[in-house]
Amino acid sequence: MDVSHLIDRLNPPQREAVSAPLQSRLVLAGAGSGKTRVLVHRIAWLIQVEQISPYAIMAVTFTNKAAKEMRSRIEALLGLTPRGMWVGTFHGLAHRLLRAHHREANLPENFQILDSDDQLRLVKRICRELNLDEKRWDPKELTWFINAQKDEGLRPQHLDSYGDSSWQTRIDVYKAYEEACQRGGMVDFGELLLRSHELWLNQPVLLRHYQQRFQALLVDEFQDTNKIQYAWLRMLAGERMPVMAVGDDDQSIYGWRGARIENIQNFTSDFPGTEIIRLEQNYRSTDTILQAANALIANNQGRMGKQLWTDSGEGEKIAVYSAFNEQEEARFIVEQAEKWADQGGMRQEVAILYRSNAQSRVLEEALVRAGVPYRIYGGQRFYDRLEIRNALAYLRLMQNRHDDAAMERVINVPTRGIGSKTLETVRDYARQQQVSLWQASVEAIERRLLSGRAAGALLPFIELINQLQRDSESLAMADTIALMLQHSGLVEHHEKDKDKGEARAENLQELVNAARQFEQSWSPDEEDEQAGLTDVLAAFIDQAALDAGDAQAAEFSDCVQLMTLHSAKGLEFPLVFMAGLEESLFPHSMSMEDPQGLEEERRLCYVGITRARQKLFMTWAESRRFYGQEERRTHSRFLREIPEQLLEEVRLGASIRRPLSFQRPTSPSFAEAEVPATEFYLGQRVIHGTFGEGILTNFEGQGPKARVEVNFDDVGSKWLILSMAKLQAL
Ligand SMILES: Nc1ncnc2c1ncn2[C@@H]1O[C@H](COP(=O)(O)OP(=O)(O)OP(=O)(O)O)[C@@H](O)[C@H]1O
Ligand SMILES: [Mg+2]
Repeated sequence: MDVSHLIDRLNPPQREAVSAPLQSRLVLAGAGSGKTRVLVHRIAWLIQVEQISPYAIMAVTFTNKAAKEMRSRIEALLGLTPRGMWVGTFHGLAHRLLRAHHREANLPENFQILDSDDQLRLVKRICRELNLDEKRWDPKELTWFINAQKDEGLRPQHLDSYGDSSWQTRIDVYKAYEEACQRGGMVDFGELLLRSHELWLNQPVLLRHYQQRFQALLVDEFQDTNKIQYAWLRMLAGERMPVMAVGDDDQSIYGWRGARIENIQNFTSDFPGTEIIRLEQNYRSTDTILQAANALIANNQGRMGKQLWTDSGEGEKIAVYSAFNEQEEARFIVEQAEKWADQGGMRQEVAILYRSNAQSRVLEEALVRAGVPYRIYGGQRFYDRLEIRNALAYLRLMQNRHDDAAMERVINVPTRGIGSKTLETVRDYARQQQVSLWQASVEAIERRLLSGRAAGALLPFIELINQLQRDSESLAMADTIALMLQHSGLVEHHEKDKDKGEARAENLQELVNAARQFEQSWSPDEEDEQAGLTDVLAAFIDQAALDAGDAQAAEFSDCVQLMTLHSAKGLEFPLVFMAGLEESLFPHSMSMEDPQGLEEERRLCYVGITRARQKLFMTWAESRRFYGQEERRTHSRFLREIPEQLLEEVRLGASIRRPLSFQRPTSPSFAEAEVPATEFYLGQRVIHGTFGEGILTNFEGQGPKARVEVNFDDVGSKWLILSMAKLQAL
């Protein structure tokens, strides 16, 4: 049989890995050196040359998408579908095992998976049952504690408080949590692995079955395995199963979730006979991009050390763009992305990467405005996110009490003790009387159809919405939203989310920013003289819904890809933008002070840079709105760690020197005659008699009322009336 196609497009060390004898191998190599490619070819080799049935192969990937991709690549190499192969994430594979052996694992057949929301809710309930004061015992922190123990493979009985009472309390909560999960047939993410590990431990026959079934085990992104995942691998592999793990210590970016780089160091001793294979040629990026990545990561201590080279040519310099604010940053990125498409590139070849989810909103809006289709990978679109939908539901209800969907959505979010029985009564009443849920609630209370306790839980909600509407009558929309967030308890509610709490809270603050911008740019129909708050709000809500819908429709067409740096792991794109390279955003303020945290941020930056094949843009904004406040920013230290000769600073080029003409597109043409296009343009440096030098960042209005916003070097941002300000262009 001719198997040359399995190895002829590989370099010698890659070939060595693919065609290695059936023993364990550790492929330790930098980004873009073909690790994932080696795994794919190895699996095809095992099937075709070693004649191992696909049924006897297990491959672990980091995401479900990567699993799908791996399957289709193997299929392409083999020319047939490898049936029976187990390819998936650790969680996916463990879940599969538990479903198959729920009885042996002591779980009901229909066991449920708890997501992080459910998990926190359960921990809270337990705190109440144990009479723990939530102020002292933060349920969020307790949830973290439980998950961290599970990631380490520890049950409550493995923990010892050594007489420390606060430690003992945590252990007690963990224990009660476990019992509640067991009673309810519920399994959280950490439990999937821990439980399936114990399943094998307690059922040697079952373990032996799987050890005999699988003849090869392959693991991608090995640097990000945690302790229980590693133990799981070791147990399954036993003494004989050959394991091929591929990884890069420089790309370990999940330490905050318990991933352990030490697993790489331990691998060779735990899997006897393992040889290490190093790959040093990078096939992904230009030499410039690679050198930048190498120089950056050299700032980390205690690396295993690898040198990467490429023969793909020098390539273009890395473009660094300093925007004056996040809006301008987004505009610049969209323009450059469109330029790529205009020059014949595909939109899906373009990735926009950012550190924090909240950054996507401004980018998304710029894309929508420019009519550029996009999709968010590994995360939800801004207006689709749970917390944003909840916030919008409150706003909808304030607008229209009879919006039942909105009412259903938030009546008990945050939980206010409205039980399912109360809700049923209200729903029944609404059905019978043909009224909205809102109306039904009000009437059910008035007619005393509810118990005192139920009414006592429902009434404050009704009052909250009424009060919010009254209070908002004199407020701008953004302030209304801020008020709603404050009084509804939505921020605190979402903040408690285990993994995403911080991101969710940031997103809610972003909504306030979005509303403020929307308001500033919103112009009601001419005939609608009395356009008040409700109209802006209605327009804003519609816009949000449209944004979400639009983006969805574009999902399968040629789209620009947006994602966080974390979810970009393993992927590659011809054109990459890394946005928000600013101190305290990236590196993130949470990790900046701690040397280990900082190194993990740097690895994340290394991951970002090495996603780019041909061209990389790194952008930052001199000023950014944070929690509704304009903040001055400084560029990220990571930019300074890249040798200057690899960078080129993009100045505001001709394409973005848009002269300001101070007219609204809808206004009649006499405005043009009245106000000739001025010499000013966005991004221009100007000087003012009193405030000194600054950058022109925004404008609005027309004629004598035209105003400009200037971000002054010394006194910060100010709005000035253009005709009075006597600005001079510099
Ligand atoms: N020998 C080779 N010849 C040609 N192209 C190659 C070769 N090896 C790898 N490539 C290509 O280089 C790119 C990077 O490969 P791959 O994604 O497997 O790298 P990786 O080491 O897994 O990267 P990461 O660390 O980012 O996960 C891919 O486009 C792959 O097809
Ligand atoms: Mg890879």
